[in-house]
Amino acid sequence: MANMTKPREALVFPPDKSSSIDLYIPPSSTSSQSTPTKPFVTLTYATSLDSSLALSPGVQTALSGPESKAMTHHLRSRHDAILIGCGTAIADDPSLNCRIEGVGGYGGKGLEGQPRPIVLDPRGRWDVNHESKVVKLAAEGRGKAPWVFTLGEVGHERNHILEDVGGQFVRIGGGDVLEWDDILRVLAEKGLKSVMIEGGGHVINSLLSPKTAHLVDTVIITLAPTWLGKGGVAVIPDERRDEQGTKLAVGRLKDVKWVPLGEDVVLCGRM
Ligand SMILES: NC(=O)C1=CN([C@@H]2O[C@H](COP(=O)(O)OP(=O)(O)OC[C@H]3O[C@@H](n4cnc5c(N)ncnc54)[C@H](OP(=O)(O)O)[C@@H]3O)[C@@H](O)[C@H]2O)C=CC1
Ligand SMILES: Nc1nc(O)c(N)c(N[C@@H]2O[C@H](COP(=O)(O)O)[C@@H](O)[C@H]2O)n1
Repeated sequence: MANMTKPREALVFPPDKSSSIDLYIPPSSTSSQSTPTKPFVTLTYATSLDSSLALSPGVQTALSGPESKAMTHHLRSRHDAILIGCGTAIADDPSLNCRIEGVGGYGGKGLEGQPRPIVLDPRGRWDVNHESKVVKLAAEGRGKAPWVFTLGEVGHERNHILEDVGGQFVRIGGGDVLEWDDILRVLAEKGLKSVMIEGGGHVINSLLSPKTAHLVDTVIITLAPTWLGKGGVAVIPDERRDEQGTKLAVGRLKDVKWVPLGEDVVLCGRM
């Protein structure tokens, strides 16, 4: 019964904190808020006071404190999928699993509560291999294996590495870029009813662009009390203008709630 013991790194997010956050996320993986062509989309990331995700491109930067980190893992337990761009996969070698006490691999059964990692890698830049954390965790039964969305063919070797642990490369679209409509449609077709989009900068800025921002249902942002300075990986979507060329705000959240968590504050809102 090895997986019934609480592993040292299991996290706990207390129910009194989760009650505020839970109003913004799907009640369960059987959420009725998804549609046949789009899962429920939560955009969630940690940012500095100067809107940076990281000190520099390619540098992993810890912004969340322990309480908000546990909140992120609570979100991971409540979504069917977690999505990042290949820039993040290359920079961070992330685990992309859920380490909340009681989920599969962390005291719970099978892979219950583990999200499916999705990596957008149109040109096969991420050198996924046996040493990649997400692959190792899948092999150990502590997370699901990733699905990598690409535009073209990838080599047999990388295909085998993913397939051996239950992952796959998924070729989508016919153009030069992975379009958000296609990405979300494929997730819905594969039966995933909710996805949390974590980053990084290019992925968030493209999703928040005026043409696609409406695809986001909920936003949950951890604001850490620090400035990272110029040269960081910034969240600044493209500007929006009306037909006369007058600049408008890209978007404004509704139904906003600020939840203090340790030294951070978590902003929840609906698009
Ligand atoms: N603080 C936080 O919460 C988080 C921080 N980060 C940090 O962000 C940094 C990485 O960000 P960044 O370098 O911008 O990389 P991203 O993770 O945003 O990946 C960008 C790449 O994803 C590919 N891609 C595929 N489809 C799309 C699409 N529709 N829109 C945008 N990109 C797409 C492109 O690959 P191609 O160029 O091959 O076409 C693009 O270059 C790291 O330092 C990481 O630590 C990341 C996540 C969360
Ligand atoms: N919520 C949050 N806070 C931070 O301070 C971060 N740097 C990130 N980064 C995201 O989390 C991924 C790492 O996750 P694992 O612990 O390896 O599972 C990283 O790749 C970013 O997506 N997030």
